[in-house]
Amino acid sequence: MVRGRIIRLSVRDVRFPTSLGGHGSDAMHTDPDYSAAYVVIETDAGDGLAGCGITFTLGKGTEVVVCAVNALAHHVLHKDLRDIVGDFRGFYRQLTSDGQLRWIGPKKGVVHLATAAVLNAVWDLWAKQEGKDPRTLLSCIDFRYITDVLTEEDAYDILQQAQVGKKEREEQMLTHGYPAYTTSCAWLGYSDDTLKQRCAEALKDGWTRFKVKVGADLQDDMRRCRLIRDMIGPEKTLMMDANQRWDVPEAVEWMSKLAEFKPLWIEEPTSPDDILGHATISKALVPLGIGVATGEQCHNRVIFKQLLQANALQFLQIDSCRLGSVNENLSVILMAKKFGIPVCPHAGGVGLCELVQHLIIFDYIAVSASLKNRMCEYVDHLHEHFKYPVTIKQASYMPPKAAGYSTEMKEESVKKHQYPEGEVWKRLHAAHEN
Ligand SMILES: C[C@H](O)[C@@H](O)[C@@H](O)[C@H](O)C(=O)O
Ligand SMILES: [Mg+2]
Repeated sequence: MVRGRIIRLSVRDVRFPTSLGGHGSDAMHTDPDYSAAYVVIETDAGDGLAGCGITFTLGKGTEVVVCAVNALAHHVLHKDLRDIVGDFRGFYRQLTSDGQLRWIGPKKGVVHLATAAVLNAVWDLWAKQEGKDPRTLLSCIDFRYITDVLTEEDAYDILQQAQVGKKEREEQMLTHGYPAYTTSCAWLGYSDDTLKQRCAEALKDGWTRFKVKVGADLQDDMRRCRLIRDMIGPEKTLMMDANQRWDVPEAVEWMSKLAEFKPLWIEEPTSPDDILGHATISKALVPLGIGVATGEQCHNRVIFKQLLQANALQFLQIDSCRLGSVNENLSVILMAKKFGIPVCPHAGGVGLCELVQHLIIFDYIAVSASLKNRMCEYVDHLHEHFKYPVTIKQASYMPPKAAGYSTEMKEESVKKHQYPEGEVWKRLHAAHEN
């Protein structure tokens, strides 16, 4: 039963110095400190349950998102959780249409990341309290701007059709888990030795799908891709990620050089806003057997709609913290199904794996009913800071067992990494001064 009035919302700036080891580095983000704006909401229900929400950021960006969360807080404070989820579509729209804050969005950038953090906390709390049926889920989706491709009735039909075989898929997930790929071997800032060592370890652990960062220097890419392809052999899957580094013609040219390493996809070849550019690249890469993947920096459902309409992507990468929480991710998952495009979520960062596993396992059980060309990203960092970290077995995500959205961090980790007063940052700053 849904219960409680929200009496407190706190948000903290939590940063991990991952840039020190080159972890997470790519052609555009050369020194990422994986960070989160971490939101906790508490109610007066007296049941000891709190809702935890995060959004993923990189270092300094976190302080800006924290400000935006505080600016949104009044929408949530003093509200009954029952009223919020009872009209979640309306509440979502209220938050994303705030008459003053929408000017610095709308539904994109800092304000939308903050919306994700707040709503992820609401979903966590609601999920801890009770389960959901298809009609309830649909009532959370704001269909505004997407009814030309997906209406509420279309979405209902999709969910109804997927009732067939649902039980079997649920059991399959419980036994085998959801297939994953690893990005942890080949960050751009890693030396060849580190790459080799990480790749050997991943192979030993049973990984069969690998992603490599490319895009800064062609000769460098050729060498690194050869190295990794030689190590994994011709049968295993390789993906490449350019993190928006190229112009459109440059992307096609560069990928025709990297085609010999047989990548399944090139991710973010150009600006995430360039829908038609993605379509041009997709078309040009068909003869090379390379698909285009994108989504980790897609602002919202409208951009995803157009990417789908324009045949601009072959793999759709939802992000649990960039889109407006579960509400908006549901609409994108359903649109992808309608267009027959596989969803392969973006994960990694801080907590993205923890959150997105819920969405992708839901996609398989209740929407797509297929694993063809589908897999979820995995990165092996920072899981130890979560109370319910992901479980990976044989390169697959095993379904989470605890109720909620797996968003809760360990208090000790938050305290240590809070910026700038946490012990980790105090030590780093002191070392820097000496
Ligand atoms: C800065 C980050 O690590 C990105 O490089 C990362 O999210 C990446 O694009 C990915 O696909 O995992
Ligand atoms: Mg990427």
